[in-house]
Order: sequence, then structure tokens, then C-alpha cells
Amino acid sequence: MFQSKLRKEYPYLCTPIVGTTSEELLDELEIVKEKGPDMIEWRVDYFQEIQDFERVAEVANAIKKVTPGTPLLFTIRSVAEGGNPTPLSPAEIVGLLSYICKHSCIDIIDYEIANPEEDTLHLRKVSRECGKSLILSYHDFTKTPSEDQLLQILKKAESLEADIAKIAVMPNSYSDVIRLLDITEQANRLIKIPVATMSMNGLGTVSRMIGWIFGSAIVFTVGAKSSAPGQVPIEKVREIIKTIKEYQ
Ligand SMILES: O=C1C[C@@](O)(C(=O)O)C[C@@H](O)[C@@H]1O
Repeated sequence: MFQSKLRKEYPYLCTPIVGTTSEELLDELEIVKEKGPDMIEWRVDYFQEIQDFERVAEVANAIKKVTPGTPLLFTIRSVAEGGNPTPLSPAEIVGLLSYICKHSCIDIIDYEIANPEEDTLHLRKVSRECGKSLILSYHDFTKTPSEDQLLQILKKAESLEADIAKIAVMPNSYSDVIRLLDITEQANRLIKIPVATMSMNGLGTVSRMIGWIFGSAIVFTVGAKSSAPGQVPIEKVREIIKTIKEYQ
């Protein structure tokens, strides 16, 4: 599975695509493809035809056909955690994630850790049976929770057998950004699965540039369009990593 290739010394550069139609998505993908990301995230909460599961699987396969060698992450972000409103109920979201594991060639699904544990365990089982990886994620668009709370979230993701634990939080000061980096470094010693962390917005943007040094395994970068505040274009992040590595 792809996460065994996650390199501690170099992060996966992931670029989201956020189109509302298959045409928009494939146009975005043409731009993104040229930039050679290590992972592509389809933000399905923006997709107009999200209720038509067969159509969603068809589009996922069309995306994968354009970038066959690049792990494809399938994300339905909830409004509560910064996503776009969708007509799907929580049960339908579980249904779509299960369907997509069974009927498409996506590689990874994202599920929010705040969801009921029984649904998470169900999706863990289905994704594993289908050979897909599972990211358990947590987002707070208003603040950066305490060190204790964030470490508990990462540990919970590990105990629920996620392949990767991810947290994206909003800083209200530089000390929040430093805390996030500190937690990232601690988590790498305390838990065994890879973690992906980011501090959002202008204040936190530095975490997207240097978080990998502290052990964040994935950086969400802009390929064509941004999916969260503070994301940096992929080519800029590459340059920064290259410069740091030259002098490390
Ligand atoms: O979870 C994340 C991280 C993210 O919110 C960010 O802050 O870069 C962007 C989302 O597209 C992705 O699903």
C-alpha cells in the first residue's frame, strides 16, 4: 500500500482538485498533472452529482486513468470541518465511501474522526477488504486545540487503525503554530502511523513549508485551485524543501 512509501525525510506533496463537474475536474487535473504531485485529493463535497454513486465511481476512475501512477485520495469534507454543503446524510456518506472502495480504483479514503466510532470501524473493515488506505482526519477552522487534545486525537486515529492521522487547525497566534509543530514532532515518537499536520491561514502557512521537518508526512499544496486557507503552490513548496535540504 502507498503509505509504506511515505518518506520521513521527504513529504508527499498532495494537490486537491475541487471542480463541481467532471469537465471542471478533468481540466484542473490537466494543470495539476503537469506539476507531478505525489498524491491527488478529489474533494468530492464540491461535486454536483455526489448523490449518483455510480457516476461518482465513474469520475473517480476517469481521474485515475489520467494520473494512473499517483495515489488518489477521496475526500468528502463536512461543513462542520470546513467543507462544502452536500445533500448527503451521514449514513449516505458512509454508503458512498463504502461504494467507492468497492467499485472504483481510488487508493485512499478520508473520514473524519469526529464521526461515530461504529461507522469508522465499518469503513476501516471495508477499506481494508478492498485494499484501500484510510486517513482519519480532524479539522478546526476556529482555533488550535490544546496539546493534550491534539495528541489524544492522533492517538485515537491510531487506535482505530487508521493508516494515516491528519489534523488541520487554525492558529490565532504564532504560539499556536509552534504548538502544532511541537505536537507533530511528539506524535512521531508516540504513535506508529504517519501523521499529516497543518496550521492554516497566513499565520500557519509556515507549517506547510517546514512541517515535514518535524514529521508531517503530507503537505497539501495548490496545483490549480486551493482547498483551504494558507496553502502554497506546489512548485514553491518544492523549492523550499530543496533549499532546506541543501543546507541540512
Ligand atoms: O484535510 C485536508 C487538509 C486541508 O484542510 C488543508 O488545510 O490543507 C485541505 C483539505 O482539502 C484536506 O482534505
